Amino acid sequence: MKISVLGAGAWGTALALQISRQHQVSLWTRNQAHIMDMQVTRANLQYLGDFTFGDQLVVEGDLGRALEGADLIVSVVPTNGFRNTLKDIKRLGSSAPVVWASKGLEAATAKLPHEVAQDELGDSRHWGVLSGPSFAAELVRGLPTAVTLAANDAAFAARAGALLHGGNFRVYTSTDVTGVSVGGALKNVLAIAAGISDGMQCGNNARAALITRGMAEITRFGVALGGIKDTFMGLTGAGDLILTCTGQYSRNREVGLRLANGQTLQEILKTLGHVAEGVHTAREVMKRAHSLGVEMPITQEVDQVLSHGRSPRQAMENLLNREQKSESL
Ligand SMILES: NC(=O)C1=CN([C@@H]2O[C@H](COP(=O)(O)OP(=O)(O)OC[C@H]3O[C@@H](n4cnc5c(N)ncnc54)[C@H](O)[C@@H]3O)[C@@H](O)[C@H]2O)C=CC1
Ligand SMILES: O=C(CO)COP(=O)(O)O
Repeated sequence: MKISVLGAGAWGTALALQISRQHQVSLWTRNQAHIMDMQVTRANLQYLGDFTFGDQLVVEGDLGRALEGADLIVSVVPTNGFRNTLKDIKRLGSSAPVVWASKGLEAATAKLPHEVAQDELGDSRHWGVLSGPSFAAELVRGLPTAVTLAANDAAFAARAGALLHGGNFRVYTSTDVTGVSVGGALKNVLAIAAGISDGMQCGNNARAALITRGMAEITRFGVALGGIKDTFMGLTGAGDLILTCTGQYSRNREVGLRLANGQTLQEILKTLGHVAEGVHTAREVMKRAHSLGVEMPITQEVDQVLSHGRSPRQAMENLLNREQKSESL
């Protein structure tokens, strides 16, 4: 089988390395200097570190050639590049099924990646989302990792999942595309909240409270969009939320830590070196939450800190001063 991986950041490259243990992989990214660097070093030193590419992994500078003969396309560009990536795939005439790993809401439209896929691909081919608790830095070291591949078509989810599954990488399947997409996107916002709390030395109790009350608001939002409640207790919900809110590799959590330590968002984004999807996603989630009539108090405070100049301390106080209520509401 030939699998094309589009996007050579940390996650695209870790996935490409993993998949190339079982299949031919062509890895493409839009930056030609980065392509040349990877072709020479046979590693992705800029985004992932010194992990050598095997013979089954070809770094391809031409997108048309990367897609030629692909049995499956795996798109791992940030959410804001996903629509154009799909447009390019269509323009170049590839009809292979598409699986993506982007975790966010598209800036300005507030759409989830599967809604972007619906816009661009419709029902003209199979597509699905790969998500779950999976730091690139751990998968690339061959550490055990379990994720979920969700697609509307259960048979396609099973086929694509079986292609990627193997060794240290367990791929479960699901048909709840909405639930899986919501969990992956919104945990990034909650990770910023957890980072802020940890950066303010608020303690373990506060982090656990943010994770569980975060779960409650992610579930409310996801169910309002048609996701299945149980999905939010699974790998792509609770699993990824716990990982990202506690793990030392999370870029979103790092944004929160640095905000709490007094850095400006501009300074942080200039030096982070990677995408932190929660930053623009917080704003987009709030737009949709308003139109759905769903209460998202933690996301709202994160959005206020990121985009409206609220201090982390004020945001924490606002959450603590909310009215007392039943836990189930
Ligand atoms: N890093 C991780 O452990 C995981 C990341 N993800 C998700 O995968 C996606 C990619 O993340 P990473 O690879 O970690 O990011 P990264 O920041 O390490 O690399 C981003 C890559 O995308 C390229 N890029 C940036 N903007 C683009 C655009 N508009 N169009 C096309 N390419 C563009 C960059 O040149 C770079 O190659 C994100 O949505 C992220 O949430 C999912 C699971 C794990
Ligand atoms: O999605 C991730 C792990 O599943 C990575 O999270 P960060 O983007 O916060 O590093």
